[in-house]
Amino acid sequence: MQACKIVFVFAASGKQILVYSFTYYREKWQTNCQRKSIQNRPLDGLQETSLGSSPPSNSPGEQQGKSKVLYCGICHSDLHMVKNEWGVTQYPLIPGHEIVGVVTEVGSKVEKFKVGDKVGVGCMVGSCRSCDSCDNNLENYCSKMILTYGAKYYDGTVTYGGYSDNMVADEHFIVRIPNNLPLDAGAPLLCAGITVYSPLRYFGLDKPGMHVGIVGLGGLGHVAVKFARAMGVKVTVISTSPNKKQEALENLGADSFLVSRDQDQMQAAMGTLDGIIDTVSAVHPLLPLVALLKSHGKLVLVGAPEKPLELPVFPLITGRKTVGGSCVGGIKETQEMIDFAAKHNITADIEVIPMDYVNTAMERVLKADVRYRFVIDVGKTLKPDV
Ligand SMILES: NC(=O)c1ccc[n+]([C@@H]2O[C@H](COP(=O)([O-])OP(=O)(O)OC[C@H]3O[C@@H](n4cnc5c(N)ncnc54)[C@H](O)[C@@H]3O)[C@@H](O)[C@H]2O)c1
Ligand SMILES: [Zn+2]
Ligand SMILES: [Zn+2]
Repeated sequence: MQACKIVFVFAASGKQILVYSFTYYREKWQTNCQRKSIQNRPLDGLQETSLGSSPPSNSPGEQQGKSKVLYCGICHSDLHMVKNEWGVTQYPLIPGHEIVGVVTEVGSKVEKFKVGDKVGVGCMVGSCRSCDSCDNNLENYCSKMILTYGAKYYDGTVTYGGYSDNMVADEHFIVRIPNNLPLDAGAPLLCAGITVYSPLRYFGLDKPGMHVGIVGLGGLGHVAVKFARAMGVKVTVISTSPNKKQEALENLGADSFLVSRDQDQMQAAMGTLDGIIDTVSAVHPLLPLVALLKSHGKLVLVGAPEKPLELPVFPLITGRKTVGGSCVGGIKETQEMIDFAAKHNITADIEVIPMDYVNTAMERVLKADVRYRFVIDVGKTLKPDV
């Protein structure tokens, strides 16, 4: 692939800039370069902070700022989106919602951050800020929540994600990264981390001594093991891959490991779990998981397969069991999760890659051939040359 500059022109205020983007279109990644006229975005009273190196002639407005994107994780949702598996994708698409960087400029009304701060942006960059969900720090459940990429921003433009070297977001949707948290291995916490931390807390599966199952040992699953262990919870990993057992027990600190295809193991573990966080990205049977729960146990789905799952009702009724779902987490809780991770030294296990490896990385994510998250080294591999 030729050298490319990946620019996120979310709220750029320059007149004419060159926009290079790395996009997935018609089954392949393409490098585009076009000269674009960027109008000032109406800010509606929002203060904006940007992430990313400045494109030429892109000077920030008074409520805007800039910083440099350094790393972006590759979430399986990026893969669902580039393949339009959820039927909502609009091309061209610039994915990425596990973004970390360093602030290089802030607008005059930005209060939360200053130049040099290490910051992160996760799955959302906007919400209505006035509904019940927003008032309760649950912007992630706001009906007007704006996803970090592939969504319509307030002014109707499409949001672009963190496979970029330049990004702008409202400061409300930016979190602080503590100094002791490594930026590369910390990036996946912005989506994978909060997606598993939030349901552990909300569904009350965070009490020391509880026994929780984590299904699917991928990007989400492996950090779920680490968070649950740090909360004092006993963790059983449930996986289709017996070859992950040793790592799960020795490296990730899980207490036990079940191979989901092994009927004897699953039978022996029936009725032992207070709750399960299910991170599996593809269609899979729920009955064996419901069977693992104690009476009143909770199965929480966070994986988002493209097709519906079959829900067995009788085992739910007879054990008063709950099946629920959870979507990332609010900004306040995301900051709490990041601070918790920094305190307990929780980071993702990552493979750092250059941007031009992203095609191969996507193929490997599909095959679950990564331990356990790819993180794009945006800062080093993108050398702006416009
Ligand atoms: N709810 C949310 O807010 C939220 C946030 C982020 C990601 N997600 C979704 O969570 C899912 C997991 O994301 P990830 O980044 O951890 O993905 P990943 O690819 O890193 O991990 C998925 C895991 O599921 C396993 N798996 C795949 N197919 C399976 C099957 N048929 N049976 C059993 N196990 C199987 C894989 O081996 C892998 O370990 C994706 O669907 C993603 O879109 C949801
Ligand atoms: Zn994600
Ligand atoms: Zn709202």
